[in-house]
Amino acid sequence: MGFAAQRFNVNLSILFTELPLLERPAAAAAAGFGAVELWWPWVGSPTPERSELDALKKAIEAAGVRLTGLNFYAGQLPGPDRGALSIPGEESERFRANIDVAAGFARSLGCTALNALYGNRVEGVDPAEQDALALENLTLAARAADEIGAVLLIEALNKPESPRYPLVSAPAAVEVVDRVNEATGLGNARFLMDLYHLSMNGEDLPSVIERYASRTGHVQIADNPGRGAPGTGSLPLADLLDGLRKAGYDGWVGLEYRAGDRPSGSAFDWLPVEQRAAR
Ligand SMILES: O=C(O)C(=O)CO
Repeated sequence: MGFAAQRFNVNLSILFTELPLLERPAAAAAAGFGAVELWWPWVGSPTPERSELDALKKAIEAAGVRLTGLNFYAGQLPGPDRGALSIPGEESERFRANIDVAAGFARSLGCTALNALYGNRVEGVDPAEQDALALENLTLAARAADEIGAVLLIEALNKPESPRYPLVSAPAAVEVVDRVNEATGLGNARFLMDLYHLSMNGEDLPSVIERYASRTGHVQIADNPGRGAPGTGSLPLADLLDGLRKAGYDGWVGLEYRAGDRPSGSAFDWLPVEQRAAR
């Protein structure tokens, strides 16, 4: 099966970033893709002007691509932050203010997956206090996602690059997924299985796949080392995606890798054009 059996979408917050935001959807379409995903695009603003939301919606629609995933506001990302929802005070408030805006934007484009990054540990704050706040905020986010028919994704990052992020293993993220589902009774919280982050953590990927594929709502890939395109590192990504398929995962696979020195449009030679057009 290899890559042929998957539905791929392009992450426009890491690929095509040499272009202004509003030009990226068309660039993805020109490279043959039918679907895209985004981190929250307005890094400094959880509640951007209506005109900014409308302009991005128009750019996505005009490009003829589908938005299949969107991150909630997550602070300065990429940057020092890794989410806002477990940070007491202003950041938590900003996350809350963003929930309906992000869900509304997702709904307006038929996007049914919202990713909520947990946030870093804060020096001097009790981790238990941060976890209690996180559960409250994730509960609100799960309800908002449910109202638009979406899943709420919870992602494990990697410890070397995110040393203060507490969810740095598949079991740690899945435990939060379970807690949110218990709190809401909705069952729409799902694991975001990012194979790059998990491999950076030294996890046994085939066994993570076997164990958690059924609770996975989205998959992201990059090769390791280097966070580049498949084939630039040593991860057996075709085999791993085969394993996911066999384990019953049939959702989207997000291409969340860096193009390196070349233009993003030339970073897809590993994927035949006819396998890029899923929508
Ligand atoms: O920050 C990252 O690396 C992410 O994967 C965010 O979704």
